[in-house]
Amino acid sequence: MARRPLPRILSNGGAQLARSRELARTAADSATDVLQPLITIGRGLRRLAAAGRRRWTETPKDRRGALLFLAASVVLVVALVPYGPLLAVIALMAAAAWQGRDRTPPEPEGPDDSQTQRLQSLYEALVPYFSMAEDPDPLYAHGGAWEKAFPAYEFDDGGRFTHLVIRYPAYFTDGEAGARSRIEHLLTAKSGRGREYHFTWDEEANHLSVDVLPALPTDIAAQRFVTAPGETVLGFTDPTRVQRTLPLTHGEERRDVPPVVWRTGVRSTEPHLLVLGQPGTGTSTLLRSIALQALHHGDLLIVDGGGTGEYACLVGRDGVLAVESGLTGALTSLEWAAAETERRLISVNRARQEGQAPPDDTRRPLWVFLDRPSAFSHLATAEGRRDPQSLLQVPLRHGRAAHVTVVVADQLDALEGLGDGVRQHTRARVVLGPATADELTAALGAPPHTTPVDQVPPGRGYARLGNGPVHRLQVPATPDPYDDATSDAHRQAVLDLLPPRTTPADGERAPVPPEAEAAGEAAEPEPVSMAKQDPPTRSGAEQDPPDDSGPAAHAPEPPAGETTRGTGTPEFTAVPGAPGVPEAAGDPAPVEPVPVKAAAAEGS
Ligand SMILES: Nc1ncnc2c1ncn2[C@@H]1O[C@H](COP(=O)(O)OP(=O)(O)OP(=O)(O)O)[C@@H](O)[C@H]1O
Repeated sequence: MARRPLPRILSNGGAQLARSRELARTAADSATDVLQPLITIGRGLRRLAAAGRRRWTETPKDRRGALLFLAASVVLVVALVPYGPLLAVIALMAAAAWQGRDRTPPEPEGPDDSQTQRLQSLYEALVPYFSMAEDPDPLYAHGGAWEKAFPAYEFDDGGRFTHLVIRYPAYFTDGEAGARSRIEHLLTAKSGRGREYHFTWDEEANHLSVDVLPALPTDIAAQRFVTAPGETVLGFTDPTRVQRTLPLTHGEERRDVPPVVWRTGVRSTEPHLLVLGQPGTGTSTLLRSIALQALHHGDLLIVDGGGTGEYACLVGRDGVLAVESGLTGALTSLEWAAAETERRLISVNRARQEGQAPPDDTRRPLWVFLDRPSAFSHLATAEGRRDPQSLLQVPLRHGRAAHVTVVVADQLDALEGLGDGVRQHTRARVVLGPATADELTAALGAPPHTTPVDQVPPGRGYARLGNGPVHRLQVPATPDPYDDATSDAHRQAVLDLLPPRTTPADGERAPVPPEAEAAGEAAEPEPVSMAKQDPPTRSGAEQDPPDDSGPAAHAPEPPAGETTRGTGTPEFTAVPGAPGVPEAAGDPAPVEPVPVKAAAAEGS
C-alpha cells in the first residue's frame, strides 16, 4: 500500500515534532558520551559523600569530637605539605572515579541452560526436514550442533524465543508451499502455541526468519478517521506491511496506527466487500463500523438477515434509507437498489454521450449492506420466494460505475452457499475469528504469512484487498450502543458518530418498481426512477420521535418494508397496496436486465 500524505496540518506538525525529538535525542546522546568521565566522577563524589555522612551518623556522639579533630589534622597536614592540596584533589578524584564506576554486572553472553535446551530440541526436530543421506557435510544431523543452524535468536522473559534465524541447506524445496507450511507448522508447535508467528523466507540466502508478532491493539474505539472520500478504514494492522499510519485519539492520548484502508468508487479495483466469520466474531461490528464511515459521504441501505437488531441505532438516521430485517422488506429494498443502480447507469451513460458531467444524483455513494444473506436464502426457499442474493447481481456487476457499493457479511461456513455473483464480485475480503489456514486460503484466495491462532479477541482477523497481501486485522470497537453490555465510553463513541435522526416529509410513500410502473400501477404519472419520485415512507423514521433535524434532501428513498427497531421483530409492514410493495407475500417480479447502454457505461 503506497504511503499517502496526511493532511498538512497533521503531517507537518507531527513531522516537525518528530524531527525536533530526534535532534534532541542525538544531542543528548553525544553530550552523554563527552561528559561520561565527569558523570562518573560526580557519581563517585556523591557515593563518597554518602559514605562520609553514614560514618558520621554511625559514630557515637562522645567520639565525634575526636573524629573531627583527626579530620582537621589531616586537612592541616595536607595544607602544609608541598603540593599537598593538589595531591589531595587528585587522590579525591581518583577515589571518586573508582567509586563512581558502573557496577551493573554485564549481560551473560549466549543462551542460558533452558534456552540452550530449547534451541537443541528445535534443531533436532528440524533434522528430518533439512537433511539428506547423500549430504557429505550436513548442516542438520542428529546430535549435531545447533549453533551453526541458528545464527541469531532472542528470548523473552518467559524463556520462549521472540526472534530466530534458521539456516537451511540449499536443496530444501523452499519454493514449494507445502514444504514451507510443514516447517512453519512444526516451528509453531515447538515454539509455543497461542502466539502468532511471522515467517520470512529468504530464498537467496537460505535463511528463514521467525518473529513473534505482538498482539494488535484491541482498545481502539470508533472515531472519525482521517481519510479521504472513498476511503474506508477496515481496521488496524502491523506496521511492517503498511507504510501509512492514521492519527488516532485514545482518551487523552494520541497515537499513530497503521490502518487497512479499503478504497471504493469508480476507480476501485475491489469495489465490493465480503466479510466472513464464525458467529460472535465481530462481523456485524465491522459492518456497523463501515456504515458509520459511509454515512459521512453517502446513503445506505441495510438488510439484516441475522434479525438481532444490531443496526437499530441506525434506523431513521440521516442518510440511512432503510434497515430491513424481514424477507419482504429485504426483497423490496434490494429490488429498489438494483433499479437505482440501473437508473444511475443510464443517467451517467446519457450524460457521457452528451458530453456532460455525470448528474449529481448519480454521484452520491449508495451503500448496500447485507448481513447474513444465507438466512434469507433459506427462508426464501422455504417460502418459495426469490432469493434476495439474486437481486444483488446488478449492484455487484455494475455498482462501481454507479457509485454503488455492496458489503456482504456471512458465516464462514456459508461461503460455498453464497451466490456466484457475491463470490465473484467481492474482491475485498475479510475473515474474522479463528479459522484454519485452509479456510483462510479459500476465503481470501491466498494464505496469510502468519500462523492463525485458536484464541483471538472479537474483531481480530485477516483482510485482503484484491490481489494484495493478506493483512492481519483488528476492527475498531464499534459496539451496538443499545446493547447493555457495551461500556459507556464505547457507547458514547458510537453515539457521537451517528448522524441526527430525520423526520419523514409529509406525503412520503413507497417507490414504484419498474414492472409496476410499466403496468401503470404507479400513482405518479412519470416516475423515471425511484430516486426521481417523491420520497417514499422512510422506514423506521416513522416511529422515531421527531428529533432535531429535517428530512434528508439529497437522498433517494427506498421502499418501506419490515423494519427492525432493535428487537429483531418486524414492527412495521408496508401499507398494502402502496406502490412498490407487493400486495401479498408473493415473489416480487424480477428486475429488468440492465440495458445495453447502461452496461456499456460501466466499462468506460
Ligand atoms: N472489534 C471489536 N472490538 C471489541 N469488541 C468487539 C469487536 N467486534 C465485536 N466485538 C464484540 O463481540 C461481540 C460479538 O460481536 P458481533 O455481534 O459483531 O459479532 P457477529 O459476528 O456479528 O456475531 P453474530 O453473527 O452472532 O451477531 C459483541 O459483544 C461485540 O461488542
